[in-house]
Amino acid sequence: MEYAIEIKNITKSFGEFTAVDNISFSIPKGKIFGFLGPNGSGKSTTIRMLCGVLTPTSGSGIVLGLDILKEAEQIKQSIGYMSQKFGLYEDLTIKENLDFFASIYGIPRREKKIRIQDTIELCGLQEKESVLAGVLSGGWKQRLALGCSLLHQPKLLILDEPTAGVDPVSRRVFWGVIHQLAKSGITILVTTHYMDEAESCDLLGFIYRGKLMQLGTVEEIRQQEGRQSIEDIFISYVERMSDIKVSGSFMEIKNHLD
Ligand SMILES: Nc1ncnc2c1ncn2[C@@H]1O[C@H](COP(=O)(O)OP(=O)(O)OP(=O)(O)O)[C@@H](O)[C@H]1O
Repeated sequence: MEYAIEIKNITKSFGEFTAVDNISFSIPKGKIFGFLGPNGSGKSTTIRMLCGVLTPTSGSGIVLGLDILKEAEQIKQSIGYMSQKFGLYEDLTIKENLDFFASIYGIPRREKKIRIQDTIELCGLQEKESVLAGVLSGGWKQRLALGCSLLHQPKLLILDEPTAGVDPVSRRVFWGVIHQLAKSGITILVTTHYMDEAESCDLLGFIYRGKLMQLGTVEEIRQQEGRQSIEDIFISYVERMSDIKVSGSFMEIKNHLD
C-alpha cells in the first residue's frame, strides 16, 4: 500500500512539557483521516511537524515521499493547508482572491485562468465570483479558503477545523467537496469537533494529552469499544486517561437540572 503520511515515534517537547508523545501512524493515499482530540491534546503540534513547520524532538516521518527532518521546505510547497483562520483578503472578490493566491504559488499565467475556473466549479463558487470576500457568509468563505489552498494542486490537504462556526447546510456542501477530492486521489487530514463529520472519514485517530489513544476505521473502533456512538467512545478515552467525569448525554445534563 502507498502512504501519503508515515510518521514513526514522533515526540515534541516544549521544555519539560511533552505536547506530542511518541506517536506513530500511516495514512494511505486517497483516504480521509479524521484527527480527533480535545482542545490542547496535540493535534496542531502534530500537524505542524507533518507540514515541516516544526522540528520533532525525536522520531521520523515521510510525507508525500519527503523526509520531514531533511526536506521540510519541499513538504511546505507540496501540501495544501487550510485553517479556521485562513487569511482571505476581504476587500478582494472571490475571483481576485483566487488570482492573488495563484500568483503567490507561482502558477504560470497561461495556466492560471483554467485553474481558477476549475477551482470555482469544484468548490461551488459560481454566481458569486465578483462578490467581495468580506460580505460572504461563513460557508462561502470556507469554500473560498479551500479553493485557495487547492490552486497549486496538492496531493495532501490538511484541514484544521475547517467547518468551525459554519452552518449545517454549508458543512454538508463542504464535505461533499472533501469526498470528491478524496475520490480524485488526494489524501486529506482533517481535524474536527463534529462527530458526524468524523464518522464519514475513512480512518480516525484519537489523540489525548499527546498520546495516540486509537487508530482505525469507524467500524473497527466501534467493534473494539463495543459502542456505536463515536462521541461516547471519544469521551470514554478522556475519562479513562483522567479524573474527569463527563455527563453521559445532554439529556442527562438537562434532566439532572429539572
Ligand atoms: N510553542 C509552544 N510552546 C509551549 N507549549 C506549546 C507550544 N505549542 C503548543 N503548546 C502546548 O502544547 C499542547 C498541545 O497544543 P496543540 O495546539 O497541539 O493542541 P490542539 O489539540 O491542536 O488543540 P486545539 O484543538 O485547541 O487547537 C497545549 O498544551 C499547548 O499549550
